[in-house]
Amino acid sequence: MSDRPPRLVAAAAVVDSLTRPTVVLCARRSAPERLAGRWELPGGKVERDEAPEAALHRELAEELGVRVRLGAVIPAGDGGDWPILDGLTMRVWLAELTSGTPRPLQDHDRLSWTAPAQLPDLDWLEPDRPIVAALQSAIGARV
Ligand SMILES: Nc1nc2c([nH]c(=O)n2[C@H]2C[C@H](O)[C@@H](COP(=O)(O)OP(=O)(O)OP(=O)(O)O)O2)c(=O)[nH]1
Repeated sequence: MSDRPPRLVAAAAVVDSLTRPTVVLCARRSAPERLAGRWELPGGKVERDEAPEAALHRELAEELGVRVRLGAVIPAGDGGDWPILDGLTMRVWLAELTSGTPRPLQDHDRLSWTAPAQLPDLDWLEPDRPIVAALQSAIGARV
């Protein structure tokens, strides 16, 4: 029995192709105000009694209007999930689109397909910086 709020965020690094990725879909937050203008990976909190993958599919449909196929998880340095804002942790999957064209339907005001070399130029939420670095390595290794 627990009333604890959800602690895990499920997010996607949506790439143009899981086998030959060249760009990543980045999203700029429009809400809440304290996070507005910062870039992130689309996703959201895993609800209680919800599988993390199911939460991610739900969030990507709500936020971007797309369906995806999930690839590998990008692990943190310790092999686990990434520490992010508000005491939360985040699990990040590579993903590719299976239907829909991404649009900023909810919580975002801009989307950008960005090449790995340009990823650090975006004004990321601070905890995402090491994730972006890991993403650059993961994508670089597949190019
Ligand atoms: N989606 C996402 N959230 C991130 C990233 N980096 C990071 O620190 N966060 C933080 C910001 C928020 O504190 C939290 C995600 O909350 P959210 O507002 O996207 O979750 P949600 O859609 O489920 O929203 P809600 O139910 O709380 O309204 O994780 C990231 O790259 N993507």
